[in-house]
Amino acid sequence: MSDISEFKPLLNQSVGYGVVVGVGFFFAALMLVLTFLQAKFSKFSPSSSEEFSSASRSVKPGLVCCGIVSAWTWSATLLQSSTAAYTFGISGPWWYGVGGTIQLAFFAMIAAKIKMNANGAHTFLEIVKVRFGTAAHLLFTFYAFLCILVVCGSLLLGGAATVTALTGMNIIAACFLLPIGIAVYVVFGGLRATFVCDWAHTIILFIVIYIFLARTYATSSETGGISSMYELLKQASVDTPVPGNQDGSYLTMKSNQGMVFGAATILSGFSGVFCDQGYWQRAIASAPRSTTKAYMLGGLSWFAVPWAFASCLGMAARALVHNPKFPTFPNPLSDAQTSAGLAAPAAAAVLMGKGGAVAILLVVFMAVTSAASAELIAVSSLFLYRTYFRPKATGAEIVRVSHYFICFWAVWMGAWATILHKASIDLGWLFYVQGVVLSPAVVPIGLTVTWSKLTRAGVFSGCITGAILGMLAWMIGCWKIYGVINIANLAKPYSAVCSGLTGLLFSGTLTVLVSLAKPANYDFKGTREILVYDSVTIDRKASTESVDDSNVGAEANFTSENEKKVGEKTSIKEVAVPDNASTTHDDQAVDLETLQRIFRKATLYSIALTLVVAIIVPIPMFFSHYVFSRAFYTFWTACTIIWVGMSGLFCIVLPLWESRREIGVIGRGLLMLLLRRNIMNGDVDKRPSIHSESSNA
Ligand SMILES: NC(N)=O
Repeated sequence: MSDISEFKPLLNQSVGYGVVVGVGFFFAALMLVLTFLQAKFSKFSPSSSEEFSSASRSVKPGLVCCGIVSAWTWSATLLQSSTAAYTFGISGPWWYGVGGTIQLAFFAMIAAKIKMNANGAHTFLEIVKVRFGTAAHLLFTFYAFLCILVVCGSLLLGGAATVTALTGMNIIAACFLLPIGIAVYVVFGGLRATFVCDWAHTIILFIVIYIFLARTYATSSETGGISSMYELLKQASVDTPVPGNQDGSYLTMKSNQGMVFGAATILSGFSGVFCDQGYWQRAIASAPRSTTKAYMLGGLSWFAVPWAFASCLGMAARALVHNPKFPTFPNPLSDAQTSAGLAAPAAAAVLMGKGGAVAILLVVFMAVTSAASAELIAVSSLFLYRTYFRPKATGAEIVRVSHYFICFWAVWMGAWATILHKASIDLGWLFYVQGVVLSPAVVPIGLTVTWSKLTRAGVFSGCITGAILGMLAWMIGCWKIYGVINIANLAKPYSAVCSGLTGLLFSGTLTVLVSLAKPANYDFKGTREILVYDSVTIDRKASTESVDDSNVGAEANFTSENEKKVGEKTSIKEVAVPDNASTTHDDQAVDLETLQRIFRKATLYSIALTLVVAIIVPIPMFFSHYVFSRAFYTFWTACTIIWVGMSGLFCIVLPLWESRREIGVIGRGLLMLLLRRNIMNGDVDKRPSIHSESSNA
């Protein structure tokens, strides 16, 4: 009998097409409704380019936190973390969580600095251009697009592999259809509506995680609850011991593979956050007082997603590998199936049959759509139209070109994922290689907005030398450790860590040393003077319903005529950010002293969080070679459940709570609209003319 079995699809192909196309278009319709409500009831015009790409810098912390969790929950977050748990046990989900969380914590510091030093910027590339000129701008543009390519590839390959494995849908069709529905809703909605869709995605994500937790640890007869799962995992350690783990056990943090995986994940996470415009965009989009808080909450909340999900499904896949319902029974997953991220789908299939397959399909689809929507909107803001082609482009023109570019990128994303698939590159490969190719840019990018002594020479020497040394370390490490340099070995953990660590450390050290040799004394005046493109608000009709300090007011005085006026007749209304304030909105102005305080708080928080999750918890467990007892496994599992419960609360309830007044205003506005419609059905329309209001505005 062959050692490799096909992964038997549990669902019909039509379910795959239904989810990929149907759910995508459902969100497009939802986006249309949201955009209508925004145009009708909010003071922010959806057609403004500031609004499209930066949500007018006004999003509140709960929604930004939710957006961060949503954008940072990739298919890899669910699938690769579960693969790690399946392959080398309980340390995998923990290290995956660490590898994504501490970067978000560090980015909280960067976010405070953006508000201080470049609050008018839309992209980190703009900051680079103002500070270091065109050559540095082009260098970082290369890294920004490379990052988006890697992320998009990984999202689509992970998503498409899961849809194909569970439904038998053609993988190329999945690669192309997945981004198209997403592009439709991003084009309709822009960044603010994307945030609201992120919230809807996050609800589904958490609900599905809660269902899997309940099923695995409480109600499944396959696992038999936590205690029986512990026994199954102990048996798995005897049947298939893990090389490098204490006693070959899946229930120990003493895992050499886990440690290397942790290092690779941290490296890949730093690259994924610092080089990805999506994270800068969320920092830019949030209201100044909220930015740092949002990133702190986002990091803490996100940690539980891979930790809880993979501790549950990844470990369940290992525990249930000999169950006759396992999709590749009687064989375990092959290396290719494991690397494609099929451990979690396999566990879901055993635990819940077709229902589990649908749930995993939905959750992976949500992860792909929310992260891909963030990437699409990010890539559209990176497009260099205004920088190099039409410096005087109006806001509306920028929005229009962004729409075209999003459509182009959605098709290109599908083609790119197909190319990668044909080249036998999968989710696991991209996950490890991400840190390899991007880590040399991390420190120079981070320091550009935070360090006044940084010089252009420091940036170039760090980036370029770091990249060359990183590549050399990659090849030499792969050759020395695995014997031969080939595609598969280049994406093995030790090769990736050799390269990523070399790239990050050398680029960081060189960037700092070369800068200190002849330090700059940059006052950030230039970057603080970066201008927003156009006026972001639309006039509101005076109304008793108006909420002075909220983003949502009464019915907006917004018509297609006045949209046209903003778009075509008015040249860009550039608004300089005052030196002593951090924002273009008076009601949100925050002084530099407050931002310094926020920055210090963020620094303390990131250091404390890093110490706890990367050192204080895992390292003593590693060096003590502790193998979990049944009681400790139960405690550990309880912690995952409580943490993910809290994360759900932050991401789902907090945005609702902080926007309760706006929701009330929209609700009342809709009610008024309906009532007025009913009255208008009589013969006299008492409303003032919208046109005359426009001209008064
Ligand atoms: N977003 C990540 N690293 O899963």
